[in-house]
Amino acid sequence: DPNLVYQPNRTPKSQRKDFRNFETGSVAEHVYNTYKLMHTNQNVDFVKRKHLEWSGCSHTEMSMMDAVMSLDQLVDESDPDVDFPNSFHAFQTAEGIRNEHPDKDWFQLVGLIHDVGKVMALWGEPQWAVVGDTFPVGCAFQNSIVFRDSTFQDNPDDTNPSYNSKYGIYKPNCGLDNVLLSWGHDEYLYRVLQFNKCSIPEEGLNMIRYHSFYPWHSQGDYMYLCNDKDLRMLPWVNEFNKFDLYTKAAELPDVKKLCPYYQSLIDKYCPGILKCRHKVALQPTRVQMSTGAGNPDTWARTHCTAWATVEFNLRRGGAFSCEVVINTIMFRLK
Ligand SMILES: O[C@H]1[C@H](O)[C@@H](O)[C@H](O)[C@@H](O)[C@H]1O
Ligand SMILES: [Fe+2]
Repeated sequence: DPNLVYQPNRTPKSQRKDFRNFETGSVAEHVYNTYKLMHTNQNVDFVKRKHLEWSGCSHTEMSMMDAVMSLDQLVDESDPDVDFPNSFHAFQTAEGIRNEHPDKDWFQLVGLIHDVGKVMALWGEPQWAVVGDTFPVGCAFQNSIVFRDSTFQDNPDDTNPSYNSKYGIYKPNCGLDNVLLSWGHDEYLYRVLQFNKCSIPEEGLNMIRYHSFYPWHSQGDYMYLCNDKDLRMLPWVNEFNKFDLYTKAAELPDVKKLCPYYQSLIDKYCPGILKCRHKVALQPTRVQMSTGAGNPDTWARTHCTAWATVEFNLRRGGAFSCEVVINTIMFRLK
């Protein structure tokens, strides 16, 4: 579609400069604190644990419109431009898209629902594991990440030689599909939509999955991890970003008036009651391991679905078995 070429200058500079100012302003402090916690705690082990916790088989069921409306309880602490509930930002984004893309109803719907994954924050997840810009873990944290200089010093991955090189655990151009991004609402909603077999086109799903990956879509960084598909998706993600960012305004939309129209889009692309992946509490578990099973690592590999290293406390039992107390919550028994 020739109309969809990214035009960075479409929004006049004068209008743009007020957005994403992370340095000054009344919100600067809580924005910084959210990123400080995020950049300290989001590392390879953490992200793998979140993938596991939020992909369990216990589900909450809710309609997409209820999920959007529940965001009226959430003010995003990472966002220097929005100090009102996220549900309004959903309608602002959608209406902006509807103005410029009246023919693409799926795109308008993406505008409405893109932040729905933030419901995780209403279900007990701290905001630094839900909101904010995302970035790859498992390879060097690049300077394109906001607050890069001052927030990563306590992140163990930053000094881990397996993770702090340009490619880290990845192969050149392996594709973003194979890259672990910091855990947050983008990936969560992407998974919920896939799980429920929603019929939003691939471009829309990628807008949702990568809309907070500013180091990539706005700074042009991490291209060395991208494959052809990612490069095909990038103009769409950027087209989405124009509305996600530049429709943020103090004037709030009349949500009640807009609901019927958007309900019709929901009915078309993600109807009915959706199954939402709910967080599974993975508790430290006590299990019996036969000594014949060899060393604990081998045992874990055969008996656990694990993302991360499992830690053991071995206690000698009888001649043929010992008790294994698995301390981490990063695995489930198969
Ligand atoms: O996509 C946006 C963006 O990354 C913002 O910077 C962040 O504050 C929001 O949480 C997120 O929804
Ligand atoms: Fe978002």
